[in-house]
Amino acid sequence: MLKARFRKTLGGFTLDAELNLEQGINVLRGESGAGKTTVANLLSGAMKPDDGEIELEGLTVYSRERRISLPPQSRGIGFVFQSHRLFPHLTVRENILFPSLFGGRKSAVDFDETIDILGLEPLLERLPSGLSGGEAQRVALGRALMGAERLLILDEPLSSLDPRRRHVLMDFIDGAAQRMNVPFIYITHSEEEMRRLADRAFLVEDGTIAEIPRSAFLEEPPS
Ligand SMILES: Nc1ncnc2c1ncn2[C@@H]1O[C@H](COP(=O)(O)OP(=O)(O)OP(=O)(O)O)[C@@H](O)[C@H]1O
Repeated sequence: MLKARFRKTLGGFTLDAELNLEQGINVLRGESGAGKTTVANLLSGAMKPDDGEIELEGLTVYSRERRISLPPQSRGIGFVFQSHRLFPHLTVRENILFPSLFGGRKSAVDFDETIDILGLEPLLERLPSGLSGGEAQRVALGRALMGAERLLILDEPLSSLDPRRRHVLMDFIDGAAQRMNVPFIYITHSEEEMRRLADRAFLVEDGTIAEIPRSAFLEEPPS
């Protein structure tokens, strides 16, 4: 469970929002510049709110009032970005084990489970340069799962992939969400990904966040 309220002003833009998320895939939608990446940055600790409180699975990671602000590496958050950002000099195995080298954090899934969920066994000894785009993104997802003790954030994770690879990855993400005990935040502009993956969906607009009713995001788009 994620419970957050935060306020942040960046130039002429102010985000002033509340967000309560449960386990499962929580899609964040919104026009370009609406504040989706800012939400991800505030939760991860890459950016500090001006005010508010953020609690992840019972742990307060930020509270202005209580003067708490845990650094990103102590928050137990896994991240997947649009491009995979794997370490080029490390093998797939080493890339996936990387988060567990820090601080003895305990992921919600272990290494063997991650490899199993994502079908990564045949790729383990390869370097990222020997992977296809879809394979590399699967490895990035594996590394993020290993670091996701309390939350997984996926920021447009499929937008650099072709349609076939996108569909394969969607199945993996769906499978991982069902086996993990932590909320997933899934940022996307794609209607298709929202309909296929969302357990709940939220609209980021004018610096606020509002839940989108299920009936609205599950209905077929007009033809
Ligand atoms: N460091 C900054 N200084 C000033 N304004 C900023 C800064 N960072 C972000 N902004 C502004 O904050 C707003 C929200 O940006 P954000 O990147 O969160 O949007 P987004 O919804 O993720 O957009 P996109 O879908 O294009 O990635 C934008 O208007 C942006 O210009």
